[in-house]
Amino acid sequence: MVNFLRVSSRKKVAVNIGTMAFAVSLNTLSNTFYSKNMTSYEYDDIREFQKVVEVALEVQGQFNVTDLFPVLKWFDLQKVWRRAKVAFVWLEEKIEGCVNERIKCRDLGMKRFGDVLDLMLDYSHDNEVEFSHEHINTLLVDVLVAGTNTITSTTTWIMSELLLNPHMFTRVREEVSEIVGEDGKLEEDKTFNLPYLHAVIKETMRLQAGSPLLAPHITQTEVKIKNYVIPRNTQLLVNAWAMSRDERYWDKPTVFMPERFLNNKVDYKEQNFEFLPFGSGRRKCPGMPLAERMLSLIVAAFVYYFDWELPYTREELDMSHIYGPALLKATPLIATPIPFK
Ligand code: HEM
Repeated sequence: MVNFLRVSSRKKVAVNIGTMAFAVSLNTLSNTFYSKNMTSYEYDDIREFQKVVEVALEVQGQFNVTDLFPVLKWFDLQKVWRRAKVAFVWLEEKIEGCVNERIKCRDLGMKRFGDVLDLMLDYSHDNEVEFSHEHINTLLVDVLVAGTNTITSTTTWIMSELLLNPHMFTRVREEVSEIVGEDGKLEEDKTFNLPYLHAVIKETMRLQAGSPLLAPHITQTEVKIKNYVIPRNTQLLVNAWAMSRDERYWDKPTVFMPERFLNNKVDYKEQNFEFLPFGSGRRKCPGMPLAERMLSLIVAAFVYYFDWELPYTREELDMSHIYGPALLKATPLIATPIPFK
């Protein structure tokens, strides 16, 4: 990514920061799971993938009249099913291609990669009924959809806040400069010790909750909470967005103040129910540790290697939202990288 940004800066070409983050997250996930890059950093290449993931997420959160009147399901009045099918079939075909390629390598007795896909295929070999190749494909599609858009949107918000607040940008850069060695290389294991950057990430997630209503949950048994009785099989949405802006728990809740997380023990890893960007309990986001690493590394690289020139004044930076299953920034963050290091 850094090399691509250096080339863009030489050509004085502005880049879409979210799209860059999408490419990094997609390639990080695909390398972790099946040792392969799924996209280049060329805009058209990434955008094709990104658009499909956006549709896959959008249809999951869209109001659908058939949820209220299941009898209308076959008419698909809002074309939700049709759009969902096109997006998921596209993704499944991509993944199936990678899985089949690996199966062929294994059948030919070629060297093992020792990645997650190899482990899943081993497990599937011994437990074909409970974990078939179809399960593997579905799981990988799920991970790609869940893990790319969240990183894209959170990175966009973090960088928007930093470009809006230059003193915070400078403080992050100073902190990152201290952990980068003399070789000037920023590596993942160095990013664990960046308290101010981590505070910026948490504060962004508090204020611009990536998944404002988490994922829908369903009660398996009747549950009693205070004076409410929630029947079995009820769909529940948790308003994490409102909880992280509740003034009973947060001082000046609508103000962006990363410092609040420096002197505060509230963390999404604990059971602090006023701050649930990754959910809580058994269905909490399984990608949280990876997300932390990806966000730290991507933002540290953006801030350490480059200054960023906006095509408008700082005051004109649009911070409005599109509400949906993900709290997206209404306009993309476009800026020109200027080499700093
Ligand atoms: C900033 C980044 C991320 C945020 C804010 C985020 C947030 C969430 C939230 C709120 C949920 C629903 C939890 C609930 O309802 O209790 C979830 C589920 C999930 N996330 Fe993440 N996530 C992020 C990154 C990732 C990454 C990188 C991956 C992949 C490695 C991932 C994979 C998943 C999966 C597979 C689920 C579904 C879990 C289930 O249904 O049991 N997420 N995430």
